[in-house]
Parts: sequence; C-alpha cells; structure tokens
Amino acid sequence: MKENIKIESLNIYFKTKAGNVKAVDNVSLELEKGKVIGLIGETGSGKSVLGLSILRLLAGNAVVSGSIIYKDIDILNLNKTNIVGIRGKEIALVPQNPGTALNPIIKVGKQIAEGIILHEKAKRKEAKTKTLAIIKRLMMDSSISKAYPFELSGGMKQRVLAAIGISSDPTWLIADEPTKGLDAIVRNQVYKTFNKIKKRKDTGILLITHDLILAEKLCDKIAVMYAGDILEFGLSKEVLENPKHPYTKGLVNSQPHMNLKPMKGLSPSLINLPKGCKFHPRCGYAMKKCFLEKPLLYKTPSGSKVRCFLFDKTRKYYKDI
Ligand SMILES: Nc1ncnc2c1ncn2[C@@H]1O[C@H](COP(=O)(O)OP(=O)(O)OP(=O)(O)O)[C@@H](O)[C@H]1O
Ligand code: NI
Repeated sequence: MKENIKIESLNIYFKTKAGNVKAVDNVSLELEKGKVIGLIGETGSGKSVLGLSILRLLAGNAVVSGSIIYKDIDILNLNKTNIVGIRGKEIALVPQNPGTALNPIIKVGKQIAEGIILHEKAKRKEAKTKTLAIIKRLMMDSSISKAYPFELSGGMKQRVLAAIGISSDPTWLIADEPTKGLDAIVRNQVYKTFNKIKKRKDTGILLITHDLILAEKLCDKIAVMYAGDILEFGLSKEVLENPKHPYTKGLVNSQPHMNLKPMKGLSPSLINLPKGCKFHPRCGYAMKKCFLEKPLLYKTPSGSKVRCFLFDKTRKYYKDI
C-alpha cells in the first residue's frame, strides 16, 4: 500500500556535549493505512522522537539515517519545501501540550479554519462551513468555535487539536499523548473523539501514549519501545492482555488499573547503552547470552513479534513465560 508509512532501519541520535544520545535504534515498522497503531513505553524510550521524525520535526542536533517511505517517497530525503506539502496536509500532528499548542488570541473556529484555507486553498466561507462540520462530527458544541482557548478545559483543547489535525482530511494523524494530565471523564471524551476519527477508516493514527486503557480501546496494533528499540509488536489485545516480553509484562503490571507494581530498575543512559539485550540489567529472566548478544524480533505462535531470546524457538531454553 502506497499510503502505508514504512519505516526501515531508522536510526536517530542527538549530538550533545555529554555524547551521542541514541534515541531510536535501527527501528523497522510498517504503519498500515487506516489502522490505529499504538506506541507505548516508559518515559524517554523514543516514542515522541520516532513520531516527530515522520514529520521531520526533530531538533537541529538530530542525526537521522534509514528511510521512511510514504507514497513511494522517502520522507527523509525531502527538501524543506516538499515536506511542507505533506506535513499537516497528508500527515498531521496532534501535538503534546494542548496548553501551548493553540494560539491564545485567536478564536478556536478560526484556528481550525486556517488549516483548511492553508492546505485546501479553500475560501473563507467554505472553510467556515467545513469547520462547523468537523466540530459536529467530533461531537462538540458549535458554540466552541467562538471561544478562545483559555475558555476551554484541557480535554476540550485536546479535542480542538484533534479537529485541527483532521481538518485537511489527512491520511495519517500522529497523536502524542492526547490524554496526558486529564481526568478519567475527560479522557473518555478524548477517546470518543479519536474513536470517531478511527471509524471513518480513511485516516490512520499513530497513537503515542502511556494510557494503556486508551491504547487497548483504540489501537489495532501496538509497538512497545524501550531505549530506542521495539521490544514487542503485535495485535493490541495480544500485546496488552497476553504480553510476552518481560518488559511489556512489567509495563502492563505497573498500570494503575492493574497491580500498580512498579517495574524494578531504571531505563539505561542512552549515551552508554548496555551490551546485548538493553533490558537485561532489569530482567528477571536474563541469561548469559542476553549480556552479550542483542536478540532479534522473534515471531511467537500467536503472531506477535518479541525481541527476547526466550522466544527463539531454535534454542532449547525456549519456554512460555
Ligand atoms: N534535541 C535533543 N537533544 C538531546 N536529546 C534529546 C533531544 N530530543 C530528545 N532527546 C532524548 O531522546 C530520548 C527519547 O525522547 P522522547 O521524547 O522520544 O521520549 P518519549 O518516549 O516520548 O518519552 P515521554 O513518554 O516522556 O514523552 C530522551 O532521552 C530524550 O532526552
Ligand atoms: Ni514523548
């Protein structure tokens, strides 16, 4: 599918005074058009960096290699003018921090309409009609178009950002932690907004989140990140209800609605990464091999992929954990 986003051997490091920060390590991942793919993992695991790289929005000290193919084009090779034609129009971002992402002195409706005018070269009147249709589609009251951002709650601002995101009918939406800092009721409203977008089936979503309840409700597939690596990838239900990698198990068990059992240890320094499996210093199942060699992504009988030697069936210490 030409409109899939195919990430291949993506490496991203940041040059800093303390050394090179390896934020994304040889990631290959295909995002299927019209599907919702979740990206979960502890803080600092590289989720936002991966999402922003698709939009070429990384900071100036980023060094990127590999490829991100969309419609037969490598996004990483586009010049600044051409990326502007894709960003916002075909691949849109719903940014983190709704508090700062909206312009405080412009009414919300106008902010949604501006995107439509910019990307679709629409006339102001057409843009206004479409803005009201989008507001209605996302189940918000039309009166919000006349409100200034400060008049809206955090959840409402987040939904307005989603409205801006879909205003140009993009093929892809990259949403970075849309429920961060919101209480349960408002989180549910944001979920409903994204579910509406999902139901239209013509927009795929890359959902970056710590909210595993949201991830399970919305995502078709989930990728689990740790220190720049994907450690597990598979159907959402499979990954969250039957996690295979010891790290995914730890993440699931540390959720407030689960045992709330924090995972032991801390993520490694991205400047000085552990040899072998990056998770081995924290892993209760670590074997000698894990200290020396980086595991591949092994396919499990249920179809998910797990970067863990316990799932390398060719070896005799394979067991279901
Ligand atoms: N411009 C930069 N210079 C140096 N390091 C950076 C830069 N941008 C990001 N990083 C580092 O890259 C790593 C990955 O960051 P990223 O924001 O992708 O994490 P994340 O998984 O989104 O975490 P969170 O869940 O907290 O949002 C972090 O260690 C971060 O400090
Ligand atoms: Ni992030």
